[in-house]
Formats: sequence, C-alpha cells, structure tokens
Amino acid sequence: MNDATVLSRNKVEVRGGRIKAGKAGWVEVGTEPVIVGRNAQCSIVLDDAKISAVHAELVATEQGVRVRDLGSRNGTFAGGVRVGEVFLLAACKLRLGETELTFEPARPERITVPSIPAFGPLVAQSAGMRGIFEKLSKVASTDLTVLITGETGTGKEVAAQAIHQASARAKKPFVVVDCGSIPSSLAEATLFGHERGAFTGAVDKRLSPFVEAEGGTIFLDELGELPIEVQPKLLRALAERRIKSVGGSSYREVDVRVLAATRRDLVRAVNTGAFRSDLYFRVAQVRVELTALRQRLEDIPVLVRRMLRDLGGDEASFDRVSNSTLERLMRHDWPGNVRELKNAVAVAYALAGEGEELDVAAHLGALTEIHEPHVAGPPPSSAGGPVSSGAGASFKGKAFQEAKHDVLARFEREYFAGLFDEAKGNISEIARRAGMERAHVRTYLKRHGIHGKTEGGEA
Ligand SMILES: Nc1ncnc2c1ncn2[C@@H]1O[C@H](COP(=O)(O)OP(=O)(O)OP(=O)(O)O)[C@@H](O)[C@H]1O
Repeated sequence: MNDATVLSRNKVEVRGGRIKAGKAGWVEVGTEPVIVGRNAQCSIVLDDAKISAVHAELVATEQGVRVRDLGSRNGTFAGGVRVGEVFLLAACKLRLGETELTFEPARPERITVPSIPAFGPLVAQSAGMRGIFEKLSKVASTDLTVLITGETGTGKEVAAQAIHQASARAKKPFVVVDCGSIPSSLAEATLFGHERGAFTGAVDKRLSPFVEAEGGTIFLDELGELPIEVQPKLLRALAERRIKSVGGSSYREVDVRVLAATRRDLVRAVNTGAFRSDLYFRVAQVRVELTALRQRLEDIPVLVRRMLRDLGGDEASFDRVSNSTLERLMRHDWPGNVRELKNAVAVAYALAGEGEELDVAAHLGALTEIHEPHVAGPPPSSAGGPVSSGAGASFKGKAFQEAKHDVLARFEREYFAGLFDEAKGNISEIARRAGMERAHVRTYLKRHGIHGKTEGGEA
C-alpha cells in the first residue's frame, strides 16, 4: 500500500510550488489548479498571441507540481521539451508561446493538507482521494458551484449527492439533469421548462428542473455534452439565478445550488470551441478531479470491504476475499473504475455459497463478456431475486462455467426486464437506477431482447 505519503489518517502531503511569468509577481501553486492562458478568467493571464485561451494548468500533487498542456495550439515546453503532462520537483523554466515562466518548488518541499477517509458513501485509503474528500466536505457547506471531473464510474454522481447531503440544502430536492441525453432542439425547454403549446409537441406545461430543485441542488451531469447553442442561456441563468421558460413571458428567480460533472476534459474543450470559456469558468468555481481507480489501487481493499457491507455482509465477509484475489484485482486496468469493481463484488457475492471464497476477480468485465444465444428471448413474467430460485434445476449436467453463465444471464434478464417496466422504457432512467452508462444498458436490453415502444428501435 502506498502509505508513504500519508502522515496520519487526517493528513496527506503534496508538493507545491510557485510560478511567475516575466516580471509579474509569484503565484502559489497548491491543490487548486492554476490555469495559465489568454482568457481573462485564467489564474495567470498572458497577453501573448501565441498562447491559447486556456493553455496549461499547474496543480500540487503527491508526485510534484503537475503541469498539463490543455490542448494548446503551440504547446507547453519544460526545459526545452514539449510536454503533455509532466511533474516538476525542481526549479525550472517553462515556455508557453513566447513567454517564459519561472517555476520554484515550495519550501518546505511538502505541504501538509488535511484529509478524511470517507465522504458520504465514498471511501478511500489513498492520500489523494482522502484529500479530495476533505475538500468536498469543505465546499459542501458553501453555495459554490463545483465541477467534478473523472472517468466513468469514479463516483462523480455519488460525490455530488454527498455534497448535497452534507449541505444546508439536504432536506430540499437534489435534481439530476442528464445533459448528455438532451437533443439540441429541446435543450432550452429541457433546462428551463416550457409552457403548454409553446412549440409543436408541447402538449403540457413542463417545469424547469431549476424550479423543481428550488431551495436544493441541481446536478448537471455530463455537462460537456450540453449543446453549444444553449450554453449562453445556461450561463445567463447561472449568473443571474433566474430563468424563463420557453413560451413564458417573465423571468422567475430560483434559489438553487449548482453542481456539475463531466467525463470530458472540459477545459480542453474550451480550446477546441466545443465548450464556452465563460460557462466553464462560471461552473468550475471549484474543481474536483476524481482519480481513476488504476491510479489508486490501494483503495481496492477498503472499497471491497465497504461494498460487501452494503450488500448485507458482516465483518467476516471481507475475510472471504483471498490475498491472491486482491492481488489479481490490483493488476487489473479498471476501465469501468469503481463501478466495475462494485459489479464484480456484487456478482461474486450473489454466486458464492455461504461462507465460500468470494472470487471477485473472476467477474471482472462480466458485463461485456457473456454471450449466450440460448438465453435470448422474452423476459420471464415472474421476477425473482438476483439469483432466482428456479435456476437450480437448469444446473443439472452442466459444466460450472456454463451453469454460472446461465445464472448470470438469467439475473441480467430479470434485472433489466424489471427496471425496464419500472422506468417505462426510459433508458436514461434505467441507467441511473442501475448505476451504469446508457450504452451499457442498451447492450443488455439488446442482448436479452427487451424492448418497448419508447426505444424499440434501439433496444
Ligand atoms: N470512493 C467510493 N467509495 C464507494 N463507492 C464508490 C466510490 N466511488 C464510486 N463508488 C460507487 O461506484 C458507482 C459508480 O459511481 P457514480 O455513478 O457516481 O460514477 P460516475 O463517475 O458518475 O459515472 P458516470 O460518468 O458513468 O456517470 C456507484 O455505485 C458508487 O456508489
């Protein structure tokens, strides 16, 4: 375990520094990213035509000050070498466009930042994530807008919910808007609501999620996918805290805290023109980057322990995970991050007999590996539990792997058939309830022949 950087359960160390451009003053580089570019809202604004709007970013990490080029046109150079991402430990010169920047590491070299081992339902062992939890707990009590970034399954939505729960708004609604599933033509109506008859198809009045979230929190998920045309309107709503529905005649004030998440590198999208810089800076008042699981493998044991507990296991359940299983988990690449681990733990737990070893590593990627043509067909009408009681009979005479696949397939089919009915075929809703991506949901529905009117063509 990478405990070297953990001072105590409540402190972690990062390496920071300071940076200055030409004769300008020094700017400290701590755990809040410093963005350098031509855009007036950057932390260091440089008037150099060869520099991009948002050019590079510096932040203190456990490994040193991380310098990241943000997809700039002319590149970022450290010691004469063009870099995409580099960690600085010693004094050096950076060059952006025609401007030279001087970097110096902090004295003392390591900065101590507070950390906590859990935030809401999120747990971690790694110093970086525990520092992030501390930051989340601090911002929770404010009304600051937070942009949570990270790969799929790193816990962005759960972190947003936890911020809401830890805030003074906890008793008010937490409303999720999936910006990734808003068609351009309906973006404004989806964000701000519409009056009855405002456009063809607007048979009923529809409330804005900002109104539904009144007094609470609105979570703009997949913000990076928000159609460009509606971005100025969202910016205005966020700045003025008032909205007007499509077809409405007046503005209405809203008291809503905004949280957002994206899998995309939004600050880079600013340089390509896919995302407006003013909206980016408005939303990213505080930025939190959830680390990919492959970069914090030491979190796996505490995550597994927590997941088993959530599944109803007692303290002894974790002892059923062997060291060799943990080692195999540590060697995995984790494209689905914590969600992938959670699925593997759930399947291992459901399939193991009482007291049997939990072979979590055997179920990695189970979501994409199973292809049994013999299980396709209409879902059975009686929905059982995760592993339904009638499945036993079909084990007879089958090899273990085949029998296991049958049970899993049956579980998947019943699970998704049930959710499909509950969510009335709404893919986004199914994805949300299942805690997985829409693309995965579609794969499952297709695999098991589950479809209805809503997305019949796709499912
Ligand atoms: N640190 C953690 N501790 C415990 N559970 C976690 C942690 N991080 C993520 N999870 C679990 O992993 C699952 C995926 O989390 P979540 O849906 O928040 O991911 P996401 O980053 O929003 O994914 P996507 O980008 O695909 O929407 C959830 O079930 C969540 O509870």
